[in-house]
Amino acid sequence: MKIEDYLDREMLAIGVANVMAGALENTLFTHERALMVVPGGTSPGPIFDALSAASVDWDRVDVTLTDERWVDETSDRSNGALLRRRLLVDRAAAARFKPLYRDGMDVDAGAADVSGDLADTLPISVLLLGMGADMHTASLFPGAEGLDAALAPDAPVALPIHAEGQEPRISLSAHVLNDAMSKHLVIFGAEKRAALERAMDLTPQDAPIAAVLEDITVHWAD
Ligand SMILES: O=C1O[C@H](COP(=O)(O)O)[C@@H](O)[C@H](O)[C@H]1O
Repeated sequence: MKIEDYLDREMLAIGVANVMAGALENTLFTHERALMVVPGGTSPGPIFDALSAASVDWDRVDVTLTDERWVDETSDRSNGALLRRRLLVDRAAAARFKPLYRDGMDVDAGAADVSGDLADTLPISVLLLGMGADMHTASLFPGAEGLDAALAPDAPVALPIHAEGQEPRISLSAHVLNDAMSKHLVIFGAEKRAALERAMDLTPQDAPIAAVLEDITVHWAD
């Protein structure tokens, strides 16, 4: 694990967008298409703003999410809606978005459908993860129903997750995230930095972020 510290969040957003755009270009140099996987939540918006303007061959890029709340895109809880507003605009509007939410399906049927849909596009070329102060990443929450299945080495691509106090969710499984060719984690503030340091001594059951830290670059600003 490598940690990059930035002077402030704006510098981080520009820096991470550049790194991701470079990793996409590297993939597209040797592959017909690239798969970029990004988080939702509150942290990545400014990175998306910068990345959407990057000069990348976007029409050869598939984009999906690390996880999704099981709500449709009219909800302000929808990670997919965030992507459409902040990432899939400007030059990046030419990318092909593969949403994780399935209208009219419950989360179990939806996860099976997503697993089939994404199987042919793997491995992930470029991955950006977020993390909560509770050490969850994607929708892999400590203590959640579905966490053990999502941590299994033979887990399907995507699984339903039920965490206390949360709407049902769908998450990519730990091995799919961990196998990404270029892996990045964005965290802000002292609380999350301390949580990440604690996670390194914990099991993925207690600190799910620990399952995906192999060869990752952590991007941090206060
Ligand atoms: O619920 C979620 O939380 C994590 C962390 O979000 P943040 O708001 O603390 O940045 C996020 O990575 C994940 O995609 C999202 O669904």
